[in-house]
Amino acid sequence: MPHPSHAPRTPERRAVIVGGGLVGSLAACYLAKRGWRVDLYEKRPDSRKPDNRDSAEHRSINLAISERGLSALRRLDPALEARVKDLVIPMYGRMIHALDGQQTSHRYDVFGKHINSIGRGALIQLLLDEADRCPGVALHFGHEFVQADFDSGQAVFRDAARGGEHVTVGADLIVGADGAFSQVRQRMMAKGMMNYSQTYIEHGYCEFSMPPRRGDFALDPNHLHIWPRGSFMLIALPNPDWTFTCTLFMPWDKFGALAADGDIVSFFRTHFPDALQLMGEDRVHAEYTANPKGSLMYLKCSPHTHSHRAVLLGDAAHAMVPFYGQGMNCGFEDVEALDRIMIRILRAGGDLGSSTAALTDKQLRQALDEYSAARAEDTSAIVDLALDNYVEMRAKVADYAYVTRKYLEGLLHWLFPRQIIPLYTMVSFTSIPYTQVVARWNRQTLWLHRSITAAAIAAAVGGGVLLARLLGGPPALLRAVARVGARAP
Ligand SMILES: NC(=O)C1=CN([C@@H]2O[C@H](COP(=O)(O)OP(=O)(O)OC[C@H]3O[C@@H](n4cnc5c(N)ncnc54)[C@H](OP(=O)(O)O)[C@@H]3O)[C@@H](O)[C@H]2O)C=CC1
Ligand SMILES: Nc1ccccc1C(=O)C[C@H](N)C(=O)O
Repeated sequence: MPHPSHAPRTPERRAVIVGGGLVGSLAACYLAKRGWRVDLYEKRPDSRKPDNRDSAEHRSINLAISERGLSALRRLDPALEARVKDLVIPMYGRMIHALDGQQTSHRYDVFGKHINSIGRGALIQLLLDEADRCPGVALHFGHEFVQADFDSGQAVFRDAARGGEHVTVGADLIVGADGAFSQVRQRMMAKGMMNYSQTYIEHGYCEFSMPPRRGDFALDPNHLHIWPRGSFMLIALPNPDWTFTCTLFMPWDKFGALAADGDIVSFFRTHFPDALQLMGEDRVHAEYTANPKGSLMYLKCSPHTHSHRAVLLGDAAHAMVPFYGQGMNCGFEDVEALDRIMIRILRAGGDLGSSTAALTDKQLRQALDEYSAARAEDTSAIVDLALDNYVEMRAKVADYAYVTRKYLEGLLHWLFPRQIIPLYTMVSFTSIPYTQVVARWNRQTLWLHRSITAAAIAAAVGGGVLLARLLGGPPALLRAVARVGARAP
């Protein structure tokens, strides 16, 4: 048996993560757990320090964490998932607000599964603290990524504390978790072949708040509230301090019309009178004037990797519109998916440990190739679904045909929980890959249409047989039909 000091040691592998947002900080925890030395570089100062809590919260549409996000936290550490769950407010369904103030609850799931409202600020703080505690992780705030040479594994950062001095660091793996306007992605695009598309939608958003009422929530806190008005909508998600964050999503030309000759208070009076009463006219006016109007875009790119050295995670690879509440969930799932692939390749190579830092360069390249092959398609699917969900939220939820279908699907899911699963349930409450979700949904829709057609034909035939019997036989039925036909204009 070799002396411990002569035992083969896992070579120290170094990962550089660009971006200390939700996805970057979770990726740091994962890689550190798997034996990597991790340096995380974030452009902003440390948001956990009171002096640095800026207005970022104001551009933050509420997050809704659901199964995919929770699963990634659970795999890292079940205690972390539990701590995140302490911060959330469960939302069991949508509460639809009609123009006359009537509220109707549409539950998300027949078995009571729910999504969870969570503040971005509290979650990022928790994840950064978690990363800070991991042995082998160093957090560097005020460092902006400038450029990288992926072949030699060198990344260059501008250090704000040293007057913008450049710092060059070497890494075996460079992780771009630097958000929708990723500089790492730009660099990868300049260096290799990458398909890329980016689209701004014709709608923007503005955030408002709804204060507590008599020391409690002004509306039911266990629902996501929607005021669907066809081409635009107001939504409200609960916060732990008994307030709601409300967001108005609307076409830019409507914002433009309001700026030209409108008045936001009379706009609310016309379209959201009950919300206006709870928010207060002065608050609506003040917040509309003060808060920025945000734009909404989505992007896709492929591959998500460069050689065996760089990978994009989260919004850097697939920013989406916020309407499915899946942006963060999908980003967390990226981290889990990469970890699963790395562990599988490690084990297939005969290494039964769990240090993915032990992957050879060849294995790392294989892991990144497999990751990109699966994930680029999956994330493209959720980017499209998120866009569709806007139409569902602002218009379809008020449509009888849509509501009937939802009830029918809910009933079928309750009767056959494994065979028939509604789209929303597959996306929010399972980890079925998004591409499979779409394929399965298309199959279910086809069968649902076929079943409805078959049921309609069976009902018509059955009704005919019954009528024929009542009238005394098929000839009598045919004579009755002919008489009705003759009388028709
Ligand atoms: N509700 C909202 O408004 C937002 C929600 N999110 C949610 O978070 C999810 C995951 O986001 P994630 O992928 O982590 O992306 P994020 O945008 O949250 O995080 C990326 C981080 O990287 C920083 N960064 C950007 N460029 C550089 C650079 N050149 N060098 C170093 N750091 C840089 C960003 O700073 P900076 O922010 O200054 O660019 C930001 O702190 C999203 O899908 C969405 O659900 C994310 C952003 C906004
Ligand atoms: N977090 C959000 C932020 C903005 C817009 C929607 C959401 C949602 O979560 C919507 C939810 N998934 C729904 O379909 O009702």
